[in-house]
Amino acid sequence: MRATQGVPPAGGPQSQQQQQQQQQRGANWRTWALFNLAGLAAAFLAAVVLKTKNAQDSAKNAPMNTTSFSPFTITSKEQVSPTAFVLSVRADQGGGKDPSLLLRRVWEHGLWSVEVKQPQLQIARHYTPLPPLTEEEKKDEVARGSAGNGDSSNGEGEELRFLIRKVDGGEMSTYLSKLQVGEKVWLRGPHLGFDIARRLGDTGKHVVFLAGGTGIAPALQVARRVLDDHSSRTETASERKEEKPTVSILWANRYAADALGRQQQSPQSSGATKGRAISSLFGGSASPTPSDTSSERQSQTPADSTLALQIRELQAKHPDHFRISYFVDEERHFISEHDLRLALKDSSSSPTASTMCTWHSPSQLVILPDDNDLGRRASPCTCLQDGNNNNNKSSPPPPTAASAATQTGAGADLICVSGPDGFVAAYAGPKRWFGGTERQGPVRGILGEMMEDGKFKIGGIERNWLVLKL
Ligand SMILES: Cc1cc2nc3c(=O)[nH]c(=O)nc-3n(C[C@H](O)[C@H](O)[C@H](O)COP(=O)(O)OP(=O)(O)OC[C@H]3O[C@@H](n4cnc5c(N)ncnc54)[C@H](O)[C@@H]3O)c2cc1C
Repeated sequence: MRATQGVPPAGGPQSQQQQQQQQQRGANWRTWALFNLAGLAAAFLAAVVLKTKNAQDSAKNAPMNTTSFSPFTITSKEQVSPTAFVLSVRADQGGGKDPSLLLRRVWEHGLWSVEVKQPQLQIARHYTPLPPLTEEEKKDEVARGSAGNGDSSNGEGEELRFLIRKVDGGEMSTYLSKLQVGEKVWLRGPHLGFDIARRLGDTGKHVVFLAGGTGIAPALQVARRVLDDHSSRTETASERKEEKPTVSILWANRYAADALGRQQQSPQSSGATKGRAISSLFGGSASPTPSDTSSERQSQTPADSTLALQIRELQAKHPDHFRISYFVDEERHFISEHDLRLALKDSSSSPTASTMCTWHSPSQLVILPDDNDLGRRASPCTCLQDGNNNNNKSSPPPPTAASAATQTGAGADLICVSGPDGFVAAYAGPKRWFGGTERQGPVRGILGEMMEDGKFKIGGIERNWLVLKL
């Protein structure tokens, strides 16, 4: 009984008051919780907005990088043929880091591209920077008024130039063709490709480059890396002549107007040079093809683009080591097996590579997961190790990166094929998708037909040629 003393009976006036108080407390608590939740949500929203803004600001100021797009401004635009133009762009500084140092390093690497973004459709496509203009070429550019705002003091770092073909119905190339000097483009990269110098190694002495259309851009990157860099590193003129590799470009275009840098022959010489045979592309008794730039009896086309001048300057600078031959579909002049055999005739006597060598073995190339040789920098060249251990059945210990760097006497000559997918497939076979990555795949097409038992045999002798599909 005591226990119930003082407890009002249920349903009494005091009990109702308590219920009301409890309801009031509950309502207060809900209001308090809602208020706090709203506060938290507002703070979260503000943080997200601030972070996005910071990310946008830092992207605006970020130096060129492989994860986000950085702003560049168009400094000049030069129409070089009815369908192709050269676009020059310069990184916006905007408080961000100057990309000059990065660009200098990628030019040292050799082969590289960047992605360009179409902001409305949010699509991106790869484009290949042309080698920077030399001082002479820059003066020419300014003199001819194609230097845009006239401040293209690009050196090796700051300005990037692209040869772009406007493709019928092409989203990105049409968008780029409409942009004008002063407008912005967004670039992501650099994306590095094959390390040409390391693949040539010590014994590789020849690069044969089959370029279709704008595929000339990577060909010029390779020429710059192999010829210009070599010249700047070696001592004497005789040493330069002796050791410098040769670069032979076979450039195919649909229309004559796109064969930039090709010099027209004078009428009296054209009859004498109807024959297509050249005994050797470098040295030897070469009799030039109708579109061979080496002929002395040639006259310059009147309107020369900076790209044409750049090609001619390479020729003048490296007369014994650089050759470009032109092939034009509308003239019914295509790169034939015969042309390829002539180009490959100049192979060096590279010993056959170890089948396990990442750098010089054709069979390893077929299964590489990507073209980025920088990622494989630590992989050693195993050619000489295998050669030295031919009689030793037990596997040799893996060489260190240091021993690989000092290894001499290994290498390969290179055949690079670059251009639209159909062009690459016709000459070297298509690249293959495997496990979500695009791989080199086996050599097929015209080059594949020229191989015997998977090897290039020229004059009955096996030669170590690596076919790189770009
Ligand atoms: C590593 C790399 C580097 C490249 N470098 C350059 C470069 O320096 N300059 C350059 O102009 N392009 C370059 N390209 C090609 C470029 O990325 C685009 O594919 C090209 O500009 C077409 O894009 P688009 O959006 O205009 O055409 P899309 O809208 O993608 O294609 C439209 C149609 O055109 C066809 N097509 C696409 N490209 C070509 C072509 N080249 N010839 C004929 N038909 C084509 C397509 O099959 C399709 O039917 C490079 C590609 C790669 C992978």
